Amino acid sequence: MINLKELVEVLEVEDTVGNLDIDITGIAYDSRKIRPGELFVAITGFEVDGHDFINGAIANGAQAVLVEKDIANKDVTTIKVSNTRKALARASAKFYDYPADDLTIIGVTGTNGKTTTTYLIESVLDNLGLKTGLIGTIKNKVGTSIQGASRTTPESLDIQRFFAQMREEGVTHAVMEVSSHALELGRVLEIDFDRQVFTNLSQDHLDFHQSLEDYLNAKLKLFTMNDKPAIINFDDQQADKIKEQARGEIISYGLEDEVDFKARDIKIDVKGVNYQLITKQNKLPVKLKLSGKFNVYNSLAAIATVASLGFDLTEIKEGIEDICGVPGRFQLIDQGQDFGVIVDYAHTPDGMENVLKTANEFTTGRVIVVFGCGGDRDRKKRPIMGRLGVTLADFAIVTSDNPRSEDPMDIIADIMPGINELEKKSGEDYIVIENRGEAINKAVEMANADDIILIIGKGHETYQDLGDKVIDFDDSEVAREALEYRSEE
Ligand SMILES: CC(=O)N[C@H]1[C@@H](OP(=O)(O)OP(=O)(O)OC[C@H]2O[C@@H](n3ccc(=O)[nH]c3=O)[C@H](O)[C@@H]2O)O[C@H](CO)[C@@H](O)[C@@H]1O[C@H](C)C(=O)N[C@@H](C)C(=O)N[C@H](CCC(=O)O)C(=O)O
Ligand SMILES: Nc1ncnc2c1ncn2[C@@H]1O[C@H](COP(=O)(O)OP(=O)(O)OP(=O)(O)O)[C@@H](O)[C@H]1O
Ligand SMILES: N[C@H](CCC[C@H](N)C(=O)O)C(=O)O
Ligand SMILES: [Mg+2]
Repeated sequence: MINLKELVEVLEVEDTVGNLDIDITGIAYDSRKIRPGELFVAITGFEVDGHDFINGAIANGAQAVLVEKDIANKDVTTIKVSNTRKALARASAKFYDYPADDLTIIGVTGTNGKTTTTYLIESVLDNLGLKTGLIGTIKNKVGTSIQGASRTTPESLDIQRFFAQMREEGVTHAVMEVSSHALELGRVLEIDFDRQVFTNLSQDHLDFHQSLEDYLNAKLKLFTMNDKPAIINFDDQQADKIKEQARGEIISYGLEDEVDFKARDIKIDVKGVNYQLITKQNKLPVKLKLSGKFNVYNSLAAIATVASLGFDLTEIKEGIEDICGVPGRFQLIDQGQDFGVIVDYAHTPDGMENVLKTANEFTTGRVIVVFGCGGDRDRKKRPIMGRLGVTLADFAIVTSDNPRSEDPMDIIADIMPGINELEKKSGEDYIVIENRGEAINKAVEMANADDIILIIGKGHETYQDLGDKVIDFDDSEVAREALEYRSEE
């Protein structure tokens, strides 16, 4: 509960109507979630306009509204600001009494590797005996409770509520994924990140950002918010731009340059990676139970971040070696079959290239890839992923991945130019099976000894979004069933 007058003090108010000396019991940005006594924040959306739902919010008991447009309804206390998304972040932080100030907060951004890196950091901190929180694509861990995640970075109000719950439960360290959408839409305003981590930048989300440059500029925002240390992948092409913008100490990691945290003598197999970790003071062998060169980067980012907080490197190493995997990230499905099956969340050209190259490195048989592209998302990546599918795998099965409001065959039609330009033959190099379950079954049915099947794009997801309905669907479960069926034949 907070007095509205006090809440309004943190906003740049343009105009107010009605009594401000009232107590607000909560805040909501969705009229359908308003409870009596709350403040409704109207957001001008991409789909609809929150200002159109003010009457609904009032009917549900809103006693005040925060707007960025002039509205006709004067029956309720109204506060006008220039940008309600930003005001929502400010009001939420104030409402929950700035919980972020009592937590050490680590923000991880980049096109790929955010979920993996946050999981690694969180596990290492847990292993050190600290009480941690986690916000990201797979789950939100707020103290003892786990809450399902619908987006990578939640809305500002929800983040602040999670932080408040964490503080209440005695959490000291919160690790969170920070998406470019979140940076662009002000979801992480008012968070004074203690560490800012950059994994990499490659093509994605060109449906939302105008260009790759705009996408990079959104990511850069994380590094200009304060002057706390930034942990940067120096091998990434955009590292210089991040370095230029970062206002605090720079801690570097990578394989190539003179960096603070470096990996040497990398040995990769299907179950994991071994490497020598080299820092200015130390040289330690690391045995990671996660496979792929990209996970060397993710682990370096995690080690550098936790070390920068002052923890002992040997203990950090032990923590990182204990981690058995991240759900849906290069996850092996092993039912004793004589070929490999891997479920992975690669859904960008760069992610796809990485996992396919990794699979190629340790298979003596064929690589069979099952993939599609998400509907209502970046269309430009579709032909690129098509080309990668047929060039980096021996056989590609093109299928659906969350078609959302689009016709699945239209999405596949966008993938095909990347395949056709290489004059690949249907049946020989690839096939199209729109139904994802059938596509996975086909891959399992056709695999020979020593082949590797890579089922990519959905990782941990347990649903398929078909637009008019969302059905239960889990790549790893479908693969297990297909393997069982094959073994009974
Ligand atoms: C493009 C984008 O990020 N959109 C987000 C944005 O939606 P929007 O502004 O278009 O909202 P809208 O649906 O037009 O509605 C406008 C307002 O009216 C409200 N409303 C709506 C209906 C109603 O009856 N009453 C009502 O009050 C809505 O709650 C909203 O506040 O604000 C909404 C409220 O916070 C988000 O739910 C929505 O996320 C949508 C679902 C989404 O799919 N976002 C994805 C693209 C996303 O954010 N992805 C990133 C990146 C992941 C990655 O890195 O790979 C992520 O962080 O997850
Ligand atoms: N450091 C990395 N560099 C390139 N590709 C990576 C890296 N880490 C993971 N990947 C690939 O990208 C996929 C997604 O990884 P992860 O979930 O960790 O990324 P993310 O940034 O959280 O993605 P999202 O934006 O969808 O939340 C993995 O399944 C793997 O195929
Ligand atoms: N965070 C990403 C996840 C994509 C996962 C893929 N399965 C899809 O649905 O496109 C996005 O929302 O663009
Ligand atoms: Mg993620």
